[in-house]
Order: sequence, then structure tokens, then C-alpha cells
Amino acid sequence: MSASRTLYDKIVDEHRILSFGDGGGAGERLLLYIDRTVLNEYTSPQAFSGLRDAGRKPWRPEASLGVVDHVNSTNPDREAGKLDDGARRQIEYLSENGRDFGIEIFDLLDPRQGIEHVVMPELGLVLPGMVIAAGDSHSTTYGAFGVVGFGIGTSDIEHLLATQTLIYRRLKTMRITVDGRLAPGVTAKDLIMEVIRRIGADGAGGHALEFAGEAIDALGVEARMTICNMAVECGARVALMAPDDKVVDYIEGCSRAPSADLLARARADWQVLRSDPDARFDKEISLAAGDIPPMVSWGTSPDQSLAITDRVPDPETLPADRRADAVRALTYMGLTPNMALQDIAIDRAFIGSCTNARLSDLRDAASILKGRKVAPGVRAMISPGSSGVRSAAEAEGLDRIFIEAGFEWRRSGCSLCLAMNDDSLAPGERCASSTNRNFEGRQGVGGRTHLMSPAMVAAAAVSGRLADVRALAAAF
Ligand SMILES: CC(C)[C@H](C(=O)O)[C@@H](O)C(=O)O
Ligand code: SF4
Repeated sequence: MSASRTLYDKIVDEHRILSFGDGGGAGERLLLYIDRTVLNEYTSPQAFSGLRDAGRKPWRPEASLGVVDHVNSTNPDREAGKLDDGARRQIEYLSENGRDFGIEIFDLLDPRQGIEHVVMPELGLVLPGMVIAAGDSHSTTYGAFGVVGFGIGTSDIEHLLATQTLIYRRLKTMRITVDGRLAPGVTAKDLIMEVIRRIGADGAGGHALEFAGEAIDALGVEARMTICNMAVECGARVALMAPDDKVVDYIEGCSRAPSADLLARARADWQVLRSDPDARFDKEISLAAGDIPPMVSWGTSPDQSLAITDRVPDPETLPADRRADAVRALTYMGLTPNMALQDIAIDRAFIGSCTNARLSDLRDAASILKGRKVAPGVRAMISPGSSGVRSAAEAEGLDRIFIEAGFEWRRSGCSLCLAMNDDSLAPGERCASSTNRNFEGRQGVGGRTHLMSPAMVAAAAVSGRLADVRALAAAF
């Protein structure tokens, strides 16, 4: 290994307990120490059952937190929220496991409940230089803090709980440098959607993807989380950004943050958490932030997206290897080639998910909705990323803006990001959505998803069709 290292390699080296001996480069197999994990009711049950069957206990229970997010109802009236027997059992089993194994659980009624990737950072549990592995693919979110975060399967969760380690294969590295500044009305969501459009759904496959450049430095921490979260949609196994003062300031305000003393010392120590100036990446790409427009997806893969001012593609004009997918996507989405994206009428609007339901996202959307009404015939709902975000938003009156505009002010959970609870689209319904995946059936059987930023969802909700947020606000 060369003396100059990438941020990814520095963090992996720091957590390597032993190497299985195939060199220190990409592909090296090693035993990796994991600092923390978060468990949800959907992917943890078998891991806990495995521990029970083997008579094992978690090695460091205080390194884990459990939270209910995927299957719960977000109906504000808890009684009315439908919970089928399977979901109820999963939620109860998480609490039971927490009690039996000494792991802290935020259940449905806990004021700190929310989507795991929103809850972990907002508590201050995600600290620069850590490795956080969890049973959910969007664990890449933590990269915004300079953390190696990645998703793991159920048997790995069991191994992690029992040993606080994982057998790991070192990834190749890739860097995307984003120069300049984003234009007014263009957000981190548009930036990552443009990256995914450009490099494809597997463009960063098998790589740890570092984001750098002026545009990234200029973003707030929550916007950075949006980018790292969705980087998994271009195949990145890990997303990373070098932590700066904004990150430490963000952590400082959190309820579970280390003491002020420790943080002051860490602020200096964390300076080393950046790629060395001459570090070599296996792949490098750069793009100009100023060229990125507000984006919307038109198809059924997150890389099938375009500028809102564009037209639905004509498969005939696409490269041969993309044609069949495009035809299938357009059929599923019920769209005609060459129609203007802004002519696509919507039935539903949804603001939520671990990608885009933090306080800054809600503020962006509210700035568009203030004094406006959801178009007739559109059902709009918002599910804040966590119960904490929900109360913070209420404290500054954002709930009133959403409700007066005609949005349903729901509770927190994965909600309509994936139809695993009682929020779903009816067959054929079309939704403007601030989420991250537009796969067939993702929001309900036959449901049609258009991905976009929260402000763009707000613009679509009041317009009744996909719309350019720049026409509604000069800047936000
Ligand atoms: C259910 C879970 C395994 C899944 C994931 O890992 O990402 C979900 O959160 C998703 O977003 O598709
Ligand atoms: S909000 Fe969506 S993407 Fe995030 S963890 Fe839940 S289901 Fe997965």
C-alpha cells in the first residue's frame, strides 16, 4: 500500500483487527471492528433468533440501538393505523429482544422513534471515523460524517451482535469531485440524481465512493446525508465525505453527543479524516454543480431521470442496450415518448424517507407551500423522518403550513417509501415522491413513482403535475 491513503482506507486500516493475508489493497479480506449498529424490526428478527438458538449474547449491547420504522403505520391516530399480525409481531419481537439482550429500543410510542438513518445522526451517535454496519442498505447515509457505513444481511447482523466484528473485503475507491455551486432551486437531491443518471445504477458498483469539491463543502450536513444516502442507488457500497467543522457543530447540538470536552479534542483529531492530497482512486469523475438542473425520474430505475424541462425519452433514440429497459419502464409508468415531463399529471405527492425528510427538507418544501394549496384531486402527505423532526417542525409552525396547504401531517416511519405498511399507492396511481427508489411496485402494486427533491414534490403537489420549482420560487 502506498503511503498516501484515501479516507476510506484510513478508516478501514484503523478498524482492521487482522488481515487474512491477501495484501493491503482492494479485495483484501480482513476482520473489521464495527463501532455501532442500528437494528430495525424488519431485518433483525432472524439475527436475534440465531443468537437465541446458539445461546449467545451480544458482545457489546450498548453499541446497538433498535428502532421501529419499516412496518409501522404513520396514521396520526394510532388506533386507526392498521397493523397486520405480522407487523405487530415484528414490532413486539424487537422490544422483547431489546429486553432479553440488554439493547435499547425506541418502540412505536417513543418520542425518539423514527427512520433509523434519521434517528442515529440526530442523536449524535454517528461520529467521524467510525465504522457503522446495519441491516439496511441506506446505512451509507452516515458517510456524511466521515463514517464508513454499509448495509449487511441478516446472518451478518447475528455475527456482528455476537462479536462486534465482521469479515470484510476491502473495496475499490472512487471519487466524484463536484466543482462550483448549485444554482438556486437546485438541491443535494438533484445533485445525486444527476450523478446516478450520469454513471448509471451500477456506476459505482463495488466501490467506496468519496464526494469532494466546493459544492459538497458548501452543503449543510443534512444535504450531505441526502447524497450519501442515495449513493447506494449507483451501486456504491460505502459513501464518504471528509468531516469538517459543520459536522462537529452539528454533533455538538445532539442529545447523545460526547461531552464538550471530548468533542473539542476530537475536532482537532478528526482533521486527519481526509484523503491525502496525492491519494490514488481507482476511478475519478468530476462534474460542475452549476450545470445541474432540478431533476425528476421518468422510469423504474433511479438512473432513469432527466431535467424537469426535458421530455420523456423515445426509446428509439436511446443506445441499443438501454432500449428494452426503457420500453418496459415507459409501459409500466404509462408514459408516451416525447411528452413534456411537465405535462405528467399526478395523483399523489409524498414527502418522506431517510433520503429527504429531515428538518431542512421540510423547510424547503414549506417555503414552496406557504400560501398555496394542493391541486384538486391530488392526495398529499408528509411523514417527517423522525418523531424528533416532527416535533421540531411543529415548534416552528411548519405543520400548519403543510396542513393549510392540504397535506396530511403523518407520524414517522418508512411510510410510502416502500409499501410495507398501510401507506401505499393504488394500482396505476402516480406519485411525486421525495424518496430514493422507483422500482416497479415499490410504493404499492402497480404504483408509479417519480423521484425528486422535497421542494419539487411541493411544486408538483400545488401544480397537479410535475413542475419546475424555479417557476414557483426565485430561490429558497
Ligand atoms: C427493508 C430493507 C432491507 C431495505 C434496505 O435494505 O434498503 C429497505 O430499507 C429499502 O429501502 O429498500
Ligand atoms: S425510508 Fe425507505 S430507504 Fe429509508 S430505510 Fe426506510 S424503506 Fe429504506
